Amino acid sequence: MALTAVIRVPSRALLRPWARLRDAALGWIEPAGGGGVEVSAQRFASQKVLVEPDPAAGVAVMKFKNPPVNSLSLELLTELVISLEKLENDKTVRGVVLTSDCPGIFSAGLDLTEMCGRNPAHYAEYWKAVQEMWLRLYLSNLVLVAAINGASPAGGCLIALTCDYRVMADNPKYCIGLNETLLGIVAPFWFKDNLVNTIGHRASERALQLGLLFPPTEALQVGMVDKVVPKDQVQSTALSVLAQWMAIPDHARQLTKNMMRKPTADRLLKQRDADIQNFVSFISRDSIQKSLQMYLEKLKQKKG
Ligand SMILES: CCCCCCCC/C=C\C=C\CC(=O)SCCNC(=O)CCNC(=O)[C@H](O)C(C)(C)COP(=O)(O)OP(=O)(O)OC[C@H]1O[C@@H](n2cnc3c(N)ncnc32)[C@H](O)[C@@H]1OP(=O)(O)O
Repeated sequence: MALTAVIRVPSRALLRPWARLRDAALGWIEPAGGGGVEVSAQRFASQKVLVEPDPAAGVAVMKFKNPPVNSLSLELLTELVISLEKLENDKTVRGVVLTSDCPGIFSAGLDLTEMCGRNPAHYAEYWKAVQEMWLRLYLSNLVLVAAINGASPAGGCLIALTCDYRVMADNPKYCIGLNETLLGIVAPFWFKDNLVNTIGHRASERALQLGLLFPPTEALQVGMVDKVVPKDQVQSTALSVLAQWMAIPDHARQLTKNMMRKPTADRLLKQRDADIQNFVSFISRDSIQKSLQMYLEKLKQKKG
């Protein structure tokens, strides 16, 4: 990856403690005596989220890299939010393409191992990170375009739904949708709200109850994605779309985006703690744990 951009990072001594954790997560190293440090964008490539900035174009490509299936582990979610925050604060970047570095998979959704056999404190921490990811993406001031280059179930679909535009590869094996009911679980209300805002109420009702996973052409028909192109054109198409959206003055576009999305985000913001409590008590139920265990087993047996 050839990256040349230079980013100025203040001395760690001046940062709050969480920022030190962030630096560690991103692998930034401050030289001894440090009074601020210049880091190359290559350092910006953390372990599970790769960010490739193109300052001349004012865009960046963010790639999820959590093999084999880009499941949304706590670590990946944390890195995603940190990377996004960094891009939001970078005046040279106005738009981002979200895509995957794992062949054939955009994201397998929430990491089932984070929701199985753990304790309530872990579930609460995990759910807070999922909420944070959604809120940051959904309310981002940047233009976000999803380049869906593989399967995109559940939480993977949610990430795509937060974007302003979705381009999907035309491989019929790649499916996208909120399939939670197939796992014996329920899509949270804010997943549902995001879907309804994208494809409408009736289509969402059907898709959510049946846990539908749509192949690309059907996803296009129902409005879950905006464009289907051959796999090798997904990223270039996403970048072209980004350029079109970036032709609109930022302030007007951002205010409009906020006007459209804020009421939906506010529904969660007003009850974040209650939503965490609901999740913890729901996921801790024996019956739900059994369903998730069985689903994981089925995924593993599929291979053998
Ligand atoms: C009363 C109201 C209360 C409301 C409370 C709200 C509660 C909501 C709770 C949760 C919401 C969850 C949303 C989610 O995102 S759940 C995750 C849903 N994801 C899926 O269903 C996708 C499952 N995976 C697949 O379908 C496939 O893996 C696929 C992505 C299509 C890739 O297929 P393939 O390439 O063939 O890879 P494998 O299936 O062989 O998988 C490789 C290994 O990866 C493991 N794996 C797969 N998915 C996950 C995952 N999501 N989390 C963790 N691990 C995953 C799989 O087991 C294989 O592991 P191993 O190599 O050890 O066998």
